[in-house]
Amino acid sequence: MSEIEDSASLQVRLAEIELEKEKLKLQEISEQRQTDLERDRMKHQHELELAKLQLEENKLSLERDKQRESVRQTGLVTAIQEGKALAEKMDTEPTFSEHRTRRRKLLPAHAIDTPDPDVVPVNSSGRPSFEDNVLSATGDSVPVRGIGSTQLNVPLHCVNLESDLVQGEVVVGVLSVLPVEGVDVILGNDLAGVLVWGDASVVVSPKPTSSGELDDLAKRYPSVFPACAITRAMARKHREYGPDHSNSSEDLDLPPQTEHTCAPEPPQALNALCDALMTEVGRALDAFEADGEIGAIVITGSERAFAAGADIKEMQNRTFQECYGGNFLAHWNRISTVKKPVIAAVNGFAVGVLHANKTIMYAM
Ligand SMILES: C=C(C)C(=O)SCCNC(=O)CCNC(=O)[C@H](O)C(C)(C)COP(=O)(O)OP(=O)(O)OC[C@H]1O[C@@H](n2cnc3c(N)ncnc32)[C@H](O)[C@@H]1OP(=O)(O)O
Repeated sequence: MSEIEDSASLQVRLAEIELEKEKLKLQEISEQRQTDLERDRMKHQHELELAKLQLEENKLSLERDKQRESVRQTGLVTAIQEGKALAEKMDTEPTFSEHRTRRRKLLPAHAIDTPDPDVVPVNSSGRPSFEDNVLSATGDSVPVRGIGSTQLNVPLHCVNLESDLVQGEVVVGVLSVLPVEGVDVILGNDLAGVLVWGDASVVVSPKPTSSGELDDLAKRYPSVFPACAITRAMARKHREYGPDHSNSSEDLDLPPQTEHTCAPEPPQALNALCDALMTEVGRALDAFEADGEIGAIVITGSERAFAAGADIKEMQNRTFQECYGGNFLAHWNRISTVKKPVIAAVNGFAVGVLHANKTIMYAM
C-alpha cells in the first residue's frame, strides 16, 4: 500500500470514531430526556391521585356536616319541646329550684341522641349512658369535692347539649348519680353564663360564726383589745349623743375612756400641726403612757380633717437650713416612741407627713 492510501484509510477510521462518539452522545441525551419525561409523568400522576383523595375527603366532610346539622335541628326541636313541657310543669309544681324560677325561668339541659361517634347517646330514661360509649371520653378528668369534703376524680366527656341555655358540644364531668332526682345535667356558670346562680339564701337573724370566745392575746391583754375595737363611728356617737346614748363602753364592758382635746390657739379648722398643737399632743401622750388604766390610744381629728400637715404659716419664713439644723419638728417623734398601741381614727383630710411607730406615711 502506498503512503497516501494509508493516510486516507486512517482519516476514514478517525471520522468513523468521531461519528460513533456523536451517536453515543445523542443516545445519552435521548435517554436523559426519556428519564425526565418519565419522572414528570409520574409526578403528575401522583398529584392527580392526591387531588382525587382530597376531593373524596371534602365530599365526606360535607356529608358529615349535613348529618350533624340535621341532628342539631332535630335535637333543638326536641329540647325546646321538652323545655316547654318542663317549664309548664315547673309553673304548677314548685320544686327545690322554685326561688330561681320565680326570678328567671331556667330550663334543664338534656343530652340528645346522635349518630356522631364522639357524642354520647342517651338511654330510654334520657340519662346519658356514658359507660356504654367510651368514645365520648376525652381522656381527662377533674377533681371534684364530694359530700363530706371528699375528693372525687371525675372523668370528662364530650357531649352534645341542646337547651335554651347551651347548644352544641361541651365537655362535662360525668358522675354515675347526680344529687337531684330527675336532673341529668347540671350547668355551671362557665357554660351557661350568668343564667345560672347559686342557691343564695337571705338569713333573717344572722348568728356570729365564731363562738365568741376571746383568743389568747385578747385574754392576756383584756384592756387593749376592746379598746382597739372602738371605731371612730362609736367615738363620734359618744361625742354627739353623750354617754347615755352610747352603747359602746357600757355594753362591751370596757375600761373607762379618757379623752384629751388638743386645740391650737387660735383654733384651726383643718388641724394644721403647729408647734403648740404638737407640744400639747406630746404632753397628752406622756400622760396616757403613765396612766395604768389606759390600754391604747386613739388619735382623731375633726369631721373635716384629721390634719392638714405641718403648719405652713409657721414654716413659711424659715429656711431649709434653719429647719434642718434647728431640729424643727423633733418633738413630733414622741408619737413614734409611745409603747402603747396608737390608732389613728382618720376622718377627712390627712395631709403631709405622719409619724407612726417609726413608719413615715404620706397620706392625703
Ligand atoms: C411635715 C411636713 C413638712 C408637712 O406636713 S408638709 C404638708 C403641709 N401641708 C400642706 O401642704 C397642706 C396645705 N393645705 C391644703 O392643701 C388645703 O388646705 C387642703 C388640706 C387640701 C384643704 O383645702 P380646702 O378645703 O380648700 O381648705 P382651705 O381653704 O385651703 O383651708 C382652710 C383653712 O386652713 C388653713 N390651712 C390649711 N392647711 C394649712 C396648713 N398646713 N398650715 C396652716 N394653715 C392651713 C388655710 O390657710 C385656710 O385658712 P383660712 O380659712 O384662714 O384661709
